[in-house]
Amino acid sequence: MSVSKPRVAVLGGGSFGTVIANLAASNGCHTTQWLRDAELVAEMQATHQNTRYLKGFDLHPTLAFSSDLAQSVGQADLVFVAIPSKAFRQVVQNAKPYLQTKQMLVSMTKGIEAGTFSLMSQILREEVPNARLGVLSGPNLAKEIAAKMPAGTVIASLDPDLRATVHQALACPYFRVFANTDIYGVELSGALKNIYAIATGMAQANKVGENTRSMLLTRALAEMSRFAVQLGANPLTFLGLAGVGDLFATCSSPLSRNYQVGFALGSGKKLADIIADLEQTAEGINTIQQVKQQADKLGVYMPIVSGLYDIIFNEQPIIDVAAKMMNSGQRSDVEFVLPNR
Ligand SMILES: NC(=O)C1=CN([C@@H]2O[C@H](COP(=O)(O)OP(=O)(O)OC[C@H]3O[C@@H](n4cnc5c(N)ncnc54)[C@H](OP(=O)(O)O)[C@@H]3O)[C@@H](O)[C@H]2O)C=CC1
Ligand SMILES: O=C(CO)COP(=O)(O)O
Repeated sequence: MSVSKPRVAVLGGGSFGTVIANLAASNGCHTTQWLRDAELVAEMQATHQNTRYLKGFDLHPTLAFSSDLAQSVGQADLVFVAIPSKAFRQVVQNAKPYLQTKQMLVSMTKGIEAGTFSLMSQILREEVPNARLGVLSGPNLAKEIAAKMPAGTVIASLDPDLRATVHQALACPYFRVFANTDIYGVELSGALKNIYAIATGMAQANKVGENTRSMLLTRALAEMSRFAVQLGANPLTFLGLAGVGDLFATCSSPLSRNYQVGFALGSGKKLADIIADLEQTAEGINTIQQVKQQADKLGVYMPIVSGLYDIIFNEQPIIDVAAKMMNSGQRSDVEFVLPNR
Protein backbone atom coordinates (compact mmCIF):
# COMPACT_ATOMS: atom_id res chain seq x y z
CA MET A 1 0.00 0.00 0.00
CA SER A 2 1.48 3.37 -0.92
CA VAL A 3 1.36 6.10 1.75
CA SER A 4 0.86 9.61 0.38
CA LYS A 5 3.87 11.86 0.80
CA PRO A 6 3.55 14.94 3.03
CA ARG A 7 3.31 18.34 1.37
CA VAL A 8 6.27 20.39 2.56
CA ALA A 9 7.05 24.08 2.95
CA VAL A 10 10.48 25.38 3.90
CA LEU A 11 10.80 28.93 5.19
CA GLY A 12 14.23 30.40 4.46
CA GLY A 13 16.34 30.74 1.35
CA GLY A 14 19.75 30.08 2.92
CA SER A 15 22.03 27.12 2.37
CA PHE A 16 20.38 24.80 4.89
CA GLY A 17 16.81 25.69 3.94
CA THR A 18 17.69 24.99 0.32
CA VAL A 19 19.30 21.64 1.06
CA ILE A 20 16.33 20.43 3.12
CA ALA A 21 13.78 21.64 0.56
CA ASN A 22 15.77 19.86 -2.13
CA LEU A 23 15.83 16.59 -0.14
CA ALA A 24 12.05 16.68 0.37
CA ALA A 25 11.41 17.43 -3.32
CA SER A 26 13.83 14.68 -4.39
CA ASN A 27 11.88 12.29 -2.12
CA GLY A 28 8.69 12.97 -4.06
CA CYS A 29 7.12 15.47 -1.62
CA HIS A 30 5.32 18.43 -3.17
CA THR A 31 7.69 21.11 -1.80
CA THR A 32 7.74 24.89 -1.83
CA GLN A 33 10.68 26.91 -0.55
CA TRP A 34 9.74 30.38 0.67
CA LEU A 35 12.24 33.26 0.36
CA ARG A 36 11.58 36.91 1.11
CA ASP A 37 13.55 38.03 -1.95
CA ALA A 38 11.31 37.94 -5.06
CA GLU A 39 14.29 38.57 -7.34
CA LEU A 40 16.11 35.52 -6.06
CA VAL A 41 12.87 33.51 -6.36
CA ALA A 42 12.65 34.44 -10.06
CA GLU A 43 16.29 33.49 -10.58
CA MET A 44 15.83 30.17 -8.80
CA GLN A 45 12.70 29.39 -10.82
CA ALA A 46 14.66 30.05 -14.01
CA THR A 47 17.92 28.28 -13.14
CA HIS A 48 16.99 25.79 -10.39
CA GLN A 49 20.09 26.84 -8.51
CA ASN A 50 20.61 29.00 -5.41
CA THR A 51 23.59 31.02 -6.57
CA ARG A 52 23.59 33.24 -3.48
CA TYR A 53 23.84 30.57 -0.78
CA LEU A 54 24.53 27.20 -2.44
CA LYS A 55 26.42 27.89 -5.61
CA GLY A 56 27.14 25.05 -8.03
CA PHE A 57 24.36 22.62 -7.03
CA ASP A 58 21.42 21.78 -9.29
CA LEU A 59 18.13 21.61 -7.42
CA HIS A 60 15.39 19.06 -8.08
CA PRO A 61 13.16 20.06 -11.03
CA THR A 62 9.95 19.70 -8.97
CA LEU A 63 11.10 22.03 -6.18
CA ALA A 64 8.96 25.20 -6.26
CA PHE A 65 10.06 28.63 -5.03
CA SER A 66 7.84 31.45 -3.83
CA SER A 67 7.98 34.78 -2.03
CA ASP A 68 4.29 34.46 -1.17
CA LEU A 69 4.04 33.25 2.42
CA ALA A 70 0.31 32.43 2.31
CA GLN A 71 0.71 30.29 -0.80
CA SER A 72 3.82 28.57 0.57
CA VAL A 73 2.55 27.46 3.99
CA GLY A 74 -1.21 27.31 3.42
CA GLN A 75 -1.33 23.82 1.89
CA ALA A 76 1.64 22.22 3.64
CA ASP A 77 1.40 19.31 6.10
CA LEU A 78 4.91 19.96 7.31
CA VAL A 79 6.59 23.37 7.63
CA PHE A 80 10.34 23.58 8.22
CA VAL A 81 11.68 26.90 9.50
CA ALA A 82 15.30 27.73 8.58
CA ILE A 83 15.41 31.42 9.41
CA PRO A 84 18.27 32.90 11.48
CA SER A 85 17.33 33.34 15.15
CA LYS A 86 17.33 37.14 14.94
CA ALA A 87 14.43 37.07 12.44
CA PHE A 88 12.77 33.77 13.43
CA ARG A 89 9.95 35.20 15.59
CA GLN A 90 9.08 37.86 13.03
CA VAL A 91 8.81 35.36 10.18
CA VAL A 92 6.69 32.99 12.29
CA GLN A 93 4.41 35.88 13.24
CA ASN A 94 4.06 36.77 9.55
CA ALA A 95 3.24 33.15 8.66
CA LYS A 96 0.80 32.67 11.56
CA PRO A 97 -2.38 33.88 9.79
CA TYR A 98 -1.88 31.22 7.11
CA LEU A 99 -1.02 28.25 9.34
CA GLN A 100 -3.61 25.51 9.90
CA THR A 101 -4.19 23.76 13.24
CA LYS A 102 -3.03 20.28 12.20
CA GLN A 103 0.20 21.40 10.55
CA MET A 104 3.55 20.26 11.86
CA LEU A 105 6.19 22.94 12.48
CA VAL A 106 9.85 21.99 12.66
CA SER A 107 12.64 24.40 13.58
CA MET A 108 16.05 23.90 11.98
CA THR A 109 17.57 27.06 13.47
CA LYS A 110 20.54 26.66 15.81
CA GLY A 111 20.35 29.85 17.82
CA ILE A 112 18.95 31.64 20.86
CA GLU A 113 16.75 34.73 20.76
CA ALA A 114 18.56 37.80 22.11
CA GLY A 115 16.98 39.30 25.21
CA THR A 116 14.51 36.49 25.99
CA PHE A 117 16.86 33.48 25.97
CA SER A 118 14.15 31.64 24.01
CA LEU A 119 15.02 28.67 21.85
CA MET A 120 13.17 28.47 18.55
CA SER A 121 10.76 25.71 19.69
CA GLN A 122 9.76 27.98 22.56
CA ILE A 123 9.07 30.79 20.10
CA LEU A 124 6.97 28.39 18.00
CA ARG A 125 5.07 27.32 21.14
CA GLU A 126 4.42 30.95 22.13
CA GLU A 127 3.44 32.17 18.69
CA VAL A 128 1.48 29.12 17.49
CA PRO A 129 0.28 27.47 20.73
CA ASN A 130 -1.68 24.61 19.12
CA ALA A 131 0.95 23.57 16.59
CA ARG A 132 2.55 20.13 16.51
CA LEU A 133 6.24 20.87 17.13
CA GLY A 134 9.64 19.41 16.39
CA VAL A 135 13.30 20.35 16.12
CA LEU A 136 15.74 19.07 13.51
CA SER A 137 19.41 19.19 14.44
CA GLY A 138 22.59 17.25 13.81
CA PRO A 139 25.96 17.31 12.03
CA ASN A 140 24.51 18.73 8.83
CA LEU A 141 26.95 20.96 6.98
CA ALA A 142 24.75 22.08 4.09
CA LYS A 143 27.31 21.78 1.30
CA GLU A 144 28.18 18.17 2.20
CA ILE A 145 24.50 17.18 2.07
CA ALA A 146 24.09 19.03 -1.23
CA ALA A 147 27.01 16.93 -2.52
CA LYS A 148 25.14 13.79 -1.38
CA MET A 149 27.79 12.83 1.18
CA PRO A 150 26.19 10.47 3.76
CA ALA A 151 24.91 12.23 6.88
CA GLY A 152 22.54 11.72 9.79
CA THR A 153 20.24 14.08 11.63
CA VAL A 154 17.89 14.03 14.61
CA ILE A 155 14.21 14.87 14.70
CA ALA A 156 13.20 15.67 18.26
CA SER A 157 9.50 15.74 19.07
CA LEU A 158 7.06 14.28 21.57
CA ASP A 159 4.73 13.57 18.63
CA PRO A 160 5.47 10.16 17.03
CA ASP A 161 3.50 11.04 13.87
CA LEU A 162 5.61 14.13 13.39
CA ARG A 163 8.82 12.13 13.78
CA ALA A 164 7.56 9.58 11.24
CA THR A 165 6.47 12.31 8.80
CA VAL A 166 9.86 14.02 8.92
CA HIS A 167 11.53 10.67 8.31
CA GLN A 168 9.25 10.09 5.34
CA ALA A 169 10.00 13.53 3.94
CA LEU A 170 13.79 13.56 4.35
CA ALA A 171 15.29 10.07 4.73
CA CYS A 172 17.09 8.75 1.65
CA PRO A 173 20.15 6.60 0.90
CA TYR A 174 22.52 9.43 1.87
CA PHE A 175 20.49 11.00 4.70
CA ARG A 176 19.37 9.13 7.84
CA VAL A 177 16.86 10.61 10.27
CA PHE A 178 17.16 9.46 13.89
CA ALA A 179 14.54 10.13 16.60
CA ASN A 180 14.65 11.75 20.04
CA THR A 181 12.04 13.12 22.45
CA ASP A 182 14.33 15.57 24.32
CA ILE A 183 13.46 18.66 22.26
CA TYR A 184 15.23 21.04 24.58
CA GLY A 185 18.44 18.97 24.74
CA VAL A 186 18.63 18.50 20.96
CA GLU A 187 17.96 22.17 20.35
CA LEU A 188 20.41 23.41 22.99
CA SER A 189 23.11 21.10 21.59
CA GLY A 190 22.70 22.68 18.16
CA ALA A 191 22.85 26.21 19.52
CA LEU A 192 25.72 25.69 21.97
CA LYS A 193 28.12 23.87 19.64
CA ASN A 194 28.42 27.05 17.55
CA ILE A 195 30.22 28.68 20.48
CA TYR A 196 32.82 25.93 20.57
CA ALA A 197 33.25 25.97 16.79
CA ILE A 198 34.38 29.58 17.22
CA ALA A 199 36.80 28.48 19.97
CA THR A 200 38.27 25.65 17.87
CA GLY A 201 38.59 27.85 14.80
CA MET A 202 40.49 30.34 16.94
CA ALA A 203 42.72 27.59 18.34
CA GLN A 204 43.43 26.20 14.85
CA ALA A 205 44.48 29.65 13.64
CA ASN A 206 47.03 29.53 16.45
CA LYS A 207 48.27 26.15 15.18
CA VAL A 208 47.49 24.08 18.27
CA GLY A 209 48.14 20.33 18.27
CA GLU A 210 45.68 17.46 18.29
CA ASN A 211 45.96 17.04 22.08
CA THR A 212 44.88 20.64 22.56
CA ARG A 213 42.04 20.32 20.09
CA SER A 214 40.80 17.12 21.78
CA MET A 215 40.94 18.74 25.21
CA LEU A 216 39.03 21.76 23.95
CA LEU A 217 36.35 19.65 22.29
CA THR A 218 35.89 17.34 25.28
CA ARG A 219 35.78 20.17 27.80
CA ALA A 220 33.30 21.90 25.48
CA LEU A 221 31.07 18.83 25.75
CA ALA A 222 31.41 18.92 29.55
CA GLU A 223 30.57 22.63 29.61
CA MET A 224 27.56 22.43 27.29
CA SER A 225 26.03 19.45 29.07
CA ARG A 226 26.60 21.09 32.50
CA PHE A 227 24.73 24.17 31.30
CA ALA A 228 21.95 22.17 29.63
CA VAL A 229 21.32 20.06 32.73
CA GLN A 230 20.82 23.26 34.74
CA LEU A 231 18.14 24.18 32.19
CA GLY A 232 16.36 20.81 32.39
CA ALA A 233 17.77 18.95 29.37
CA ASN A 234 18.82 15.28 29.51
CA PRO A 235 22.66 15.07 29.57
CA LEU A 236 22.53 11.77 27.66
CA THR A 237 21.19 13.65 24.62
CA PHE A 238 24.65 15.21 24.34
CA LEU A 239 26.07 11.76 23.54
CA GLY A 240 23.92 11.61 20.39
CA LEU A 241 24.26 12.96 16.87
CA ALA A 242 22.83 16.38 17.78
CA GLY A 243 25.32 16.66 20.65
CA VAL A 244 28.77 15.17 20.23
CA GLY A 245 28.07 14.51 16.53
CA ASP A 246 27.41 18.11 15.62
CA LEU A 247 30.09 19.38 18.01
CA PHE A 248 32.67 17.22 16.25
CA ALA A 249 31.55 18.18 12.72
CA THR A 250 31.28 21.90 13.30
CA CYS A 251 34.48 22.15 15.33
CA SER A 252 36.45 20.24 12.66
CA SER A 253 35.24 21.76 9.44
CA PRO A 254 36.31 24.90 7.62
CA LEU A 255 32.85 24.69 5.98
CA SER A 256 31.33 25.83 9.28
CA ARG A 257 30.70 29.59 9.30
CA ASN A 258 31.22 29.67 13.07
CA TYR A 259 34.57 27.90 12.71
CA GLN A 260 35.46 30.42 9.98
CA VAL A 261 34.62 33.32 12.32
CA GLY A 262 36.81 31.80 15.03
CA PHE A 263 39.66 31.20 12.60
CA ALA A 264 39.51 34.78 11.38
CA LEU A 265 39.41 36.14 14.95
CA GLY A 266 42.37 33.93 15.82
CA SER A 267 44.19 35.36 12.80
CA GLY A 268 43.78 38.87 14.19
CA LYS A 269 40.89 40.13 12.04
CA LYS A 270 38.24 42.47 13.46
CA LEU A 271 34.82 41.01 14.24
CA ALA A 272 32.88 43.66 12.26
CA ASP A 273 34.98 42.97 9.13
CA ILE A 274 34.59 39.20 9.54
CA ILE A 275 30.78 39.42 9.80
CA ALA A 276 30.62 41.78 6.80
CA ASP A 277 32.77 39.43 4.67
CA LEU A 278 30.84 36.30 5.66
CA GLU A 279 27.46 37.36 4.15
CA GLN A 280 25.88 34.34 5.83
CA THR A 281 24.63 33.42 9.27
CA ALA A 282 27.04 32.59 12.09
CA GLU A 283 24.82 32.24 15.15
CA GLY A 284 27.67 31.67 17.62
CA ILE A 285 28.60 35.29 18.33
CA ASN A 286 25.10 36.11 19.56
CA THR A 287 24.93 32.76 21.38
CA ILE A 288 28.11 33.54 23.35
CA GLN A 289 26.50 36.75 24.64
CA GLN A 290 23.18 35.10 25.52
CA VAL A 291 24.80 32.09 27.22
CA LYS A 292 27.34 34.21 29.15
CA GLN A 293 24.49 36.29 30.56
CA GLN A 294 22.42 33.22 31.45
CA ALA A 295 25.36 31.30 32.95
CA ASP A 296 26.24 34.30 35.14
CA LYS A 297 22.64 34.54 36.25
CA LEU A 298 22.38 30.82 37.07
CA GLY A 299 25.91 30.54 38.49
CA VAL A 300 27.00 27.86 35.98
CA TYR A 301 30.77 27.48 35.54
CA MET A 302 31.52 27.98 31.80
CA PRO A 303 35.18 28.92 31.43
CA ILE A 304 35.28 28.55 27.62
CA VAL A 305 32.26 30.82 27.15
CA SER A 306 33.71 33.37 29.60
CA GLY A 307 37.09 33.21 27.91
CA LEU A 308 35.61 33.76 24.46
CA TYR A 309 33.53 36.62 25.79
CA ASP A 310 36.67 38.25 27.20
CA ILE A 311 38.57 37.82 23.93
CA ILE A 312 35.77 39.06 21.67
CA PHE A 313 34.07 41.73 23.78
CA ASN A 314 36.73 42.78 26.32
CA GLU A 315 39.68 42.63 23.90
CA GLN A 316 41.75 40.33 26.10
CA PRO A 317 44.65 38.60 24.29
CA ILE A 318 43.95 34.96 23.34
CA ILE A 319 47.20 33.82 24.92
CA ASP A 320 46.29 35.35 28.32
CA VAL A 321 42.86 33.76 28.30
CA ALA A 322 44.29 30.37 27.30
CA ALA A 323 46.92 30.59 30.07
CA LYS A 324 44.25 31.43 32.64
CA MET A 325 42.21 28.38 31.59
CA MET A 326 45.24 26.09 31.80
CA ASN A 327 45.96 27.34 35.33
CA SER A 328 42.49 27.01 36.77
CA GLY A 329 43.15 24.08 39.13
CA GLN A 330 41.88 20.52 39.30
CA ARG A 331 38.34 19.75 38.15
CA SER A 332 36.50 16.49 37.65
CA ASP A 333 36.92 14.81 34.24
CA VAL A 334 33.28 13.61 34.01
CA GLU A 335 31.29 15.38 36.67
CA PHE A 336 28.33 12.99 36.35
CA VAL A 337 30.79 10.32 37.60
CA LEU A 338 32.80 12.43 40.07
CA PRO A 339 30.91 15.61 41.02
CA ASN A 340 32.98 18.77 41.48
CA ARG A 341 33.06 19.83 45.12
N1 LIG B 1 24.06 26.05 6.70
C1 LIG B 1 24.21 24.99 7.43
O1 LIG B 1 25.12 24.16 7.21
C2 LIG B 1 23.27 24.74 8.56
C3 LIG B 1 22.53 25.78 9.13
N2 LIG B 1 21.69 25.54 10.17
C4 LIG B 1 20.93 26.62 10.80
O2 LIG B 1 19.91 27.07 9.93
C5 LIG B 1 19.62 28.44 10.17
C6 LIG B 1 19.60 29.15 8.83
O3 LIG B 1 20.88 29.00 8.32
P1 LIG B 1 21.29 28.98 6.80
O4 LIG B 1 20.26 28.40 5.93
O5 LIG B 1 22.63 28.39 6.78
O6 LIG B 1 21.35 30.57 6.58
P2 LIG B 1 22.10 31.44 5.51
O7 LIG B 1 22.99 32.34 6.23
O8 LIG B 1 22.66 30.55 4.45
O9 LIG B 1 20.87 32.28 4.93
C7 LIG B 1 20.01 33.01 5.74
C8 LIG B 1 18.64 33.02 5.10
O10 LIG B 1 17.70 33.62 5.99
C9 LIG B 1 17.04 34.66 5.30
N3 LIG B 1 16.61 35.72 6.18
C10 LIG B 1 17.36 36.49 7.00
N4 LIG B 1 16.58 37.38 7.63
C11 LIG B 1 15.32 37.19 7.19
C12 LIG B 1 14.07 37.81 7.45
N5 LIG B 1 13.96 38.81 8.31
N6 LIG B 1 12.98 37.37 6.80
C13 LIG B 1 13.07 36.36 5.92
N7 LIG B 1 14.22 35.71 5.62
C14 LIG B 1 15.34 36.13 6.26
C15 LIG B 1 18.05 35.18 4.29
O11 LIG B 1 17.39 35.90 3.28
P3 LIG B 1 18.13 37.11 2.47
O12 LIG B 1 19.06 36.44 1.49
O13 LIG B 1 16.98 37.79 1.81
O14 LIG B 1 18.84 37.95 3.49
C16 LIG B 1 18.62 33.83 3.81
O15 LIG B 1 17.75 33.23 2.90
C17 LIG B 1 20.73 28.96 11.11
O16 LIG B 1 20.20 29.09 12.41
C18 LIG B 1 21.78 27.86 11.09
O17 LIG B 1 22.41 27.72 12.35
C19 LIG B 1 21.51 24.29 10.62
C20 LIG B 1 22.20 23.22 10.09
C21 LIG B 1 23.15 23.37 9.05
O1 LIG C 1 25.19 23.60 12.08
C1 LIG C 1 25.94 23.38 11.17
C2 LIG C 1 26.40 22.02 10.83
O2 LIG C 1 25.74 21.06 11.56
C3 LIG C 1 26.46 24.51 10.36
O3 LIG C 1 27.34 25.20 11.12
P1 LIG C 1 27.66 26.73 10.78
O4 LIG C 1 26.40 27.49 11.06
O5 LIG C 1 28.79 27.07 11.69
O6 LIG C 1 28.05 26.79 9.35
